[in-house]
Amino acid sequence: MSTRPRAMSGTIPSMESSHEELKDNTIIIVLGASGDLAKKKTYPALFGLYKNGFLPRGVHIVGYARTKMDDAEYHKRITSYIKVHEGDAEAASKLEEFKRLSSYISGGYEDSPSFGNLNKTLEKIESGYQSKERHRLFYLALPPSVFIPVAQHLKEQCYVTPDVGKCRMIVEKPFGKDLDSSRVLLGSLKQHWTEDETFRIDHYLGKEMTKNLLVLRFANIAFSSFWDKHSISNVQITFKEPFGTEGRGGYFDEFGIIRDILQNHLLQVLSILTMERPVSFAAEDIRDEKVKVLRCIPPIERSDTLLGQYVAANGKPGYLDDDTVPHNSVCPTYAATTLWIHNPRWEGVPFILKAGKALNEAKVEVRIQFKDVTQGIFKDISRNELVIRIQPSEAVYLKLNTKTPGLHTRAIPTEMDLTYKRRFLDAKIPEAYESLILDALKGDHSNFVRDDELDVAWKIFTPILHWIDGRSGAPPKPVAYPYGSRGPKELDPFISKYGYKRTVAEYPQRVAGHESRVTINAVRRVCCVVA
Ligand SMILES: NC(=O)C1=CN([C@@H]2O[C@H](COP(=O)(O)OP(=O)(O)OC[C@H]3O[C@@H](n4cnc5c(N)ncnc54)[C@H](OP(=O)(O)O)[C@@H]3O)[C@@H](O)[C@H]2O)C=CC1
Ligand SMILES: O=C1O[C@H](COP(=O)(O)O)[C@@H](O)[C@H](O)[C@H]1O
Repeated sequence: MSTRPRAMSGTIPSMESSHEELKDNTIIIVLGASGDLAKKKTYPALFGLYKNGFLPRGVHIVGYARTKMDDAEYHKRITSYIKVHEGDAEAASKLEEFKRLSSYISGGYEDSPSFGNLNKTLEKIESGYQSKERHRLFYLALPPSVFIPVAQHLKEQCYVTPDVGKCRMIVEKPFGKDLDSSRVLLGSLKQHWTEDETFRIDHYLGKEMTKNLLVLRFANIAFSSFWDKHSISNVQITFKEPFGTEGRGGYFDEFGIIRDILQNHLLQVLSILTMERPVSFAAEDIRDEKVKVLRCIPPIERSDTLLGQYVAANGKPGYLDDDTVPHNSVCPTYAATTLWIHNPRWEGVPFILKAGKALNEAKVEVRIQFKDVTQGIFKDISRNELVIRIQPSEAVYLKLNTKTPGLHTRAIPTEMDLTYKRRFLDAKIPEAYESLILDALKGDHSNFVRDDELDVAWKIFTPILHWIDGRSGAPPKPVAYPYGSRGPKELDPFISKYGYKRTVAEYPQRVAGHESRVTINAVRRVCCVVA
């Protein structure tokens, strides 16, 4: 798309409005500070925010976990995934400051006295504040087995009352394993923390392109007029990872790819893609619309499901070769499921959610395929497709037909291309976790999962999950696919069953001075005839 960003851009007032933002006198407490998530995501995100001046003035960060370690070991661990380019003196000095404001205390998750100790540490920091005001943001980077005791102890031992400040709690998935367990978990957490104080992370809601969906859909009249069953044939939302579950087999085998990716990340993307226009950008208005559309989706049918498990290939191990995985496991590492939305906008349009580990590439995208144009003047003309690439290399591109340049009258599929790194040259795309932690500090719930959203998401997936878990007889056996492939060989027939027609654009293109990749004869083969 060739428009240049204008000097004056459109404003989205309520998206930027400030909520009850934690500004001064704030401590961020990371529980599970010794773990993988904290090391790989939470601390790098906190540093990213700190470096760019987005954390509250005078912020302190306190790590808490069972592991005993001194501050030096803690600092080494939490900075191991933080990248500072050589020669970037400013970032290096910010990193030293970041270490100075980060301290660690060890303690258990189930015993109350440990949380008493944590509270003393927090009070000691707060005793240096100039005013009575104090705020605490608790980040639970913990396994779900300890969510409930930790939430309870935090409330009993480490909670500051509203007259002096605010306490907020960020919780990470998994939020249960099915509808019943999710309700039990939510109910237990709600005994101690209100919905307003709770921020349930689905980090796909913090990704730039997921956030862009609202703007793409509702700020472009050109898009809104074709966003329904009259123009759209089918939609695919795809997650592909080029590595397996090595090292996480124990966790993964208990959950499987549907709980890991589809029930949360891909369904969140689907809900924003298909919801009606919210009354405003206020969190509850957006989440009301998401819940409404999700409630129109019935539980997934077994016949609308394809399950796979990767096997050894190309020198890479199969899923079952992992020692932490039971040798006869039928846990799916690949799933494609088709969802149907029974409302006037979407009746009859298949939404195919597909996700897999150990595939041929890393890619997350939404692919909206439009219906055929009326035949007659054209023969075998390609369908339009709108692709929203969430990662890597954020992009929006529209595949459309154009006349081949020259004296012949032929049509050829090509793309209108908004690839971010080419279009927004100096833009820094924030990490999802940076964006979400900042939202929690601001008290903005728009990009967090509300309790009723979670409930309806589990209703859609629970029957199929119980079938896969073997609760209603023998579990289905996933089909094998080789490590590094596109997925099960049954995938393409599965997708075409729902009307997807693949087109390949082969017109010789000159990109950044490179020569064409096919000859004009090849073009003749793929061009359609204009009668
Ligand atoms: N950022 C970007 O990626 C941009 C790309 N483009 C260009 O647009 C053009 C078209 O893009 P696009 O449609 O995304 O590309 P592809 O043709 O690669 O992908 C289209 C669809 O076909 C499927 N597919 C891929 N390989 C096979 C296969 N061997 N057999 C059957 N199905 C297959 C993919 O499924 P699956 O993913 O499940 O394998 C995907 O759903 C390309 O030339 C690309 O370079 C333009 C702008 C930006
Ligand atoms: O939640 C999860 O997401 C990651 C993928 O996240 P991304 O931001 O790298 O796309 C996935 O690897 C993991 O299995 C899952 O638990």
